Amino acid sequence: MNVGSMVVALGERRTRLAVYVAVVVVLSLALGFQAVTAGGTTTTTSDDGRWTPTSTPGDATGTTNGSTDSSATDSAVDRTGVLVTVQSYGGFGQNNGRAVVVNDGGVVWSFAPEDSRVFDAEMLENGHVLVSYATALPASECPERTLEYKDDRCVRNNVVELDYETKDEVWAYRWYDAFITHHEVHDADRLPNGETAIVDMGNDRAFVVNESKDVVWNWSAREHIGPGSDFWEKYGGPERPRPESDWTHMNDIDQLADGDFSLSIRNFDVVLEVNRSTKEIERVVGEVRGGKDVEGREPILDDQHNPMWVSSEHVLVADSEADRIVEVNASTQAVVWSYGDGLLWPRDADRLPNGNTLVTNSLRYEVEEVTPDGEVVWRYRVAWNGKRGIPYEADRVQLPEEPDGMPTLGDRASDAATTSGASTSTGTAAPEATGAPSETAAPQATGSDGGSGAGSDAGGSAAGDDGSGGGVVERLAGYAYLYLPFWVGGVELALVGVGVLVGVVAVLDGVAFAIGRFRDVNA
Ligand SMILES: O=[N+]([O-])c1ccc(OS(=O)(=O)O)cc1
Repeated sequence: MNVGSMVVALGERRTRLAVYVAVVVVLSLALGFQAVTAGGTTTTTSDDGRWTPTSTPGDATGTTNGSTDSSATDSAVDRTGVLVTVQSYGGFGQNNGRAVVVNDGGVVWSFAPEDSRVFDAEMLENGHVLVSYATALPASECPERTLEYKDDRCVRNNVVELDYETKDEVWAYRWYDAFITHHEVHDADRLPNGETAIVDMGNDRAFVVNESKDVVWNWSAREHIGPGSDFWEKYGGPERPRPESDWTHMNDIDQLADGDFSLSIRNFDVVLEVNRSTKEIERVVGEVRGGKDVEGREPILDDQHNPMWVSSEHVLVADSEADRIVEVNASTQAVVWSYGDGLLWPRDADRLPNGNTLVTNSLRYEVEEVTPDGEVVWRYRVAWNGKRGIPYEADRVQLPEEPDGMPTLGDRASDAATTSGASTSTGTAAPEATGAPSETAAPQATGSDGGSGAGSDAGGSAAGDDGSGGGVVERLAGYAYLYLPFWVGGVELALVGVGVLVGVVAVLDGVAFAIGRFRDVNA
């Protein structure tokens, strides 16, 4: 049949009707097939996510430095997998978060505290798990002082050490605050001496408690970086709360090898190194948002999360609002490695012993392991009960939360590769180059496995590797996917789109036909 005769045939109303029906049937079958195959290709234990069975994370072959992962051998706990925290599933306002361990194709452990958002978890040397989560409470369970701001609810922050097998609480530290959206605990770390370091964004402070729950160290942001402080004099900073009505949004604490603390001050766009004894700020990584040192330029970090010091000089940071991961030389501010392919609001990045990086890609609802060259070698898609979940952070179970001496990728390139401008380190380093942070940083990421569904194709094309690709449309698409069934991805949306289009044409056709008949009858 040639094109001409096809057009003539379509002129027949009956043929057109058959075509409409055929298209809808084919699309429905295709969608049904997607729904059935997308859900359970690999996991038998639950419907929690699809597993890309390329390899066990960290065991990937083909990494450029060729090293193998030996971390499992020196672990105190003979367990493997990735520990992922999920703040909530199926929506931002939900209080149904979990901590899960994924391994061999599915979820092998999960902890789901009631009415809570889960932000941080780490496997401890003793085999227990330390989980930080925020519980939404009705007014009847709230201390009076928390109801001053909002009289019908509050948040209880929980830092809880659990027995892995029984999930019994072995130890816990708790406090109440007003809002679950910006007064909730985002990070707590068990220190080698048994103390626990915690960030408290509701009170703009970091503190350390001992086993008896006495506060043995306290660092107040107001005192050290607020108006009147030396820091404020030198850099300035944001005076007004934003965007969730909090000031610093302090979201991460780590103890470094020399005992100093690393603090992530999200709303200032900086990571601070603070001397534990003197409480002085020893180093500033990043540039203060709106501060004196940026002079109208974009700071090199933008609402960062979960910095990990891979060496005493290099820090790996989830540069969240820039939709990229960066490894930064802390003294020169040079971005020595960056990766942003397909990332939308990444909030954690951990360097692994084999040189790969474990990335928590929050608004794409997945955790992935990427090689230094940007090839995705492992991916876990986060979902529960058919809904996508928003991961907050991920750790390799076999590794300490902040392992010392991980491979730095800056060694592969010149540390002087890039910088966005003035150094904010307290040392002597000077800017070495100008230009966009990742313009010349090497090696650049290229790969993505292009899997279907909620993965890298979820919001359209992947973000550029400089992180600049996460535009408004991608953001909105990212949010929308959270509210759609897990099996709906880019392919499914396209099928629905074609179906809707054909449906509209069929209806218009029907209306035209009816009007024609009406006219014929009344002629
Ligand atoms: O669950 N929350 O309410 C929530 C989670 C994340 C968040 O932003 S973040 O930049 O701290 O991750 C703010 C609020």
